[in-house]
Amino acid sequence: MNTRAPAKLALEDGTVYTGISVGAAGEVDGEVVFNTAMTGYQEILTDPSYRGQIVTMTSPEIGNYGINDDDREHQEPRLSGFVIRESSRVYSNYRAQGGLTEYLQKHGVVAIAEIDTRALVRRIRDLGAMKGILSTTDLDDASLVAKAKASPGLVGRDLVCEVMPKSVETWSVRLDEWTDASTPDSGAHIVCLDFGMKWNIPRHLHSRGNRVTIVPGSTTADEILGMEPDGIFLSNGPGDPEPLEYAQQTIRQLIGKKPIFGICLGHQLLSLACGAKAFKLKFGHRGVNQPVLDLTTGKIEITTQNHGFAIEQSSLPDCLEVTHMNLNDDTVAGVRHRQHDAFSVQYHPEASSGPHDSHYLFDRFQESISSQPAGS
Ligand SMILES: NC(=O)CC[C@H](N)C(=O)O
Repeated sequence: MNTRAPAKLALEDGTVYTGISVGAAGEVDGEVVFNTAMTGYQEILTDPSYRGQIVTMTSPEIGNYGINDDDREHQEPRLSGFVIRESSRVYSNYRAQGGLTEYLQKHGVVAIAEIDTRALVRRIRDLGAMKGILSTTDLDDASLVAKAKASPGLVGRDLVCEVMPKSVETWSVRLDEWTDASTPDSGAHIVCLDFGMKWNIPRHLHSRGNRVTIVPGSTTADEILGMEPDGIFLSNGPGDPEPLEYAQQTIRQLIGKKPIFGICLGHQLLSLACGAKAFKLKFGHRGVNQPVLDLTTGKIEITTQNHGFAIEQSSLPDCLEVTHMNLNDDTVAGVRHRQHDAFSVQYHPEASSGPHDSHYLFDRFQESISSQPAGS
């Protein structure tokens, strides 16, 4: 394939950026967002929460440590498109098994490089996340802008149904040798409600000695309780939490039955299930240096985040208490149920930006599982 083939990114506000294709040929639409991490492009490409989004990396050179099989957060890339300033001409890392551009091409990811990503990010910051279209096949500006405007966007859509698993699976992979605590079996059974779960979450849960079962996000409360879990995990996932009423209903029925822990979309769904409201952030939080205050301990942790929606603090019902705050913009970063064993965070403790700052949340979940009365 000619890696110098032209590509264009058009926004719904009429802006068009011209660059070169560094991925598959084709055309995709999506919400154009940005991530400020310097590393982690492989985790970003494979995080199912990016479904429906065209992700721009603010770091100017991407691809320099290649791609490997171990750092995947899912089998395949699930995002709509990828935007970078420059694709590294070489990759160098002892764990690398291939290069970024060949990976993008092989997996059908439409990607553009050599555009002014700083100008694009400033526009998104000023005007908010926008619908856009990324194409190597149609290079007509007016046509592209019209398609960007006509694209569905992600508000009000159920994108979870596009990325959740179809069947029940048992998870058997632990964290790698750098991070694995190698805890002996706890004997506990955790059922994960998968809305597009990042794989480092079940790696963490299994490394703590738990038996981990993954079920589709559409599984009912009765089916979940029938599996006799000791704890229930609510995963991250793509898009708007409001239309996912089936998941909110299930969670409502599970609260108080078994300890619950939710991450990101799981946090939003737990909050909505209790009666809170979500709102759309102007351009979201996506990166690896978001400071969060744990109100329980007074400690500040450096967190990995990827979300475009958040829970409205003023909408929280009496049964929910705020446990964590995002210090960049004072949005809610975590909640806990006042009467029942259920808590959640808006960020990603399974990731390692801190690098270990947020792993204690898995320990809190483990403690709430092991402190259940026997036979409950
Ligand atoms: N990573 C996630 O789970 C994202 C949650 C939700 N889709 C949002 O954008 O806010």
